[in-house]
Amino acid sequence: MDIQSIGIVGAGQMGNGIAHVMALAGYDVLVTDVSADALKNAMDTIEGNLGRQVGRGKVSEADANAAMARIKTTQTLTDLGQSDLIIEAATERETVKQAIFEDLLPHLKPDTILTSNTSSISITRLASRTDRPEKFMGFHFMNPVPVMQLVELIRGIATDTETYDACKAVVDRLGKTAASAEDFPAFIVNRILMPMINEAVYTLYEGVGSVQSIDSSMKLGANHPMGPLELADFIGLDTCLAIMNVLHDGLADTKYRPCPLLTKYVEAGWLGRKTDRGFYDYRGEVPVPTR
Ligand SMILES: CC(=O)CC(=O)SCCNC(=O)CCNC(=O)[C@H](O)C(C)(C)COP(=O)(O)OP(=O)(O)OC[C@H]1O[C@@H](n2cnc3c(N)ncnc32)[C@H](O)[C@@H]1OP(=O)(O)O
Ligand SMILES: NC(=O)C1=CN([C@@H]2O[C@H](COP(=O)(O)OP(=O)(O)OC[C@H]3O[C@@H](n4cnc5c(N)ncnc54)[C@H](OP(=O)(O)O)[C@@H]3O)[C@@H](O)[C@H]2O)C=CC1
Repeated sequence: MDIQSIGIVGAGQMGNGIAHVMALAGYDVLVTDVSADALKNAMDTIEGNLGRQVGRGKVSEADANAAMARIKTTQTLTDLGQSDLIIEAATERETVKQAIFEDLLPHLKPDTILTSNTSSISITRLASRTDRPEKFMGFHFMNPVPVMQLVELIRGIATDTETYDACKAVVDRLGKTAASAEDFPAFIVNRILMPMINEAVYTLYEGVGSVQSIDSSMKLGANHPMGPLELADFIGLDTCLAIMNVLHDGLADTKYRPCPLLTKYVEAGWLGRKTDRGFYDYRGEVPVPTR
């Protein structure tokens, strides 16, 4: 199937990054969100990130302007019905995602491919509640989308080869690299990355190190570009906790139990960068550790 138009559900940090790279690659993009503010912030963020790429000579001004012109927004989910490919990038909660697909289904073209950018939730289960499990798969970008090279492609039990190939062709056109992952909780990247982040939170919880010493240790001692707590704030602590819960429930192994301190931060609404406070407080000039 030849994909020309992309519908993106959710205009948060992932939705805006996906819109950015899709538009730069020449696709027509329609982004929807329940929040008008999120749509406005997404367009501002994309403009800012494209501007930075122009400033650094990575993208020409003409290409950046053309990309901006290809992105439209709507608060009406069903406007996405005419898109060739839908990428759902709303909050990491299964009931939210199910409701989105349920509302979209009656408005879709018969051959529209449905995908989710979920970090962890079963693709097979999401697909089974739609009318097209063979045309449903996981399309998992990494954050920040304009920078990270990888896209995990996850086939559900029923996904057909034509759908996989069409999504792989999109990843190729983006100039990114696809990794194929089987549909088990949190797939590949988060199966490995999130227990490390959770262990960093346990290391903090048990007083083995402070926020600063844990992050410095992993940056300087293991050459990670960001410390695990800084990275958790960057991803969003709600998303990190949701992924740990999917691992814990889906694999039924106590080694995946979320750290109570991670739960406490989420309960406080300290979700990381997106709420200006998490393991660091971002409200001042420089981030200040909160423990
Ligand atoms: C949770 C999930 O389901 C899966 C996930 O995504 S897990 C998270 C995966 N992501 C990571 O692990 C990110 C780890 N961190 C990094 O790789 C780096 O810190 C980073 C790329 C984010 C920033 O790199 P840095 O060297 O510290 O900063 P900086 O020099 O400012 O940025 C490097 C480049 O990225 C760009 N960039 C940085 N942040 C960006 C953003 N949010 N959006 C767009 N571009 C961005 C910069 O413009 C710069 O571009 P050029 O190379 O073209 O000049
Ligand atoms: N953060 C990361 O590093 C990564 C996240 N992901 C996945 O991408 C998805 C999005 O994550 P992320 O962008 O970080 O999350 P954000 O919280 O930044 O954004 C989610 C957006 O979805 C909106 N939303 C919630 N419900 C609906 C709905 N019913 N219809 C339309 N929009 C809705 C939210 O609006 P409101 O705020 O008003 O509720 C918010 O704007 C998740 O599945 C996550 O697991 C994948 C890779 C990396």
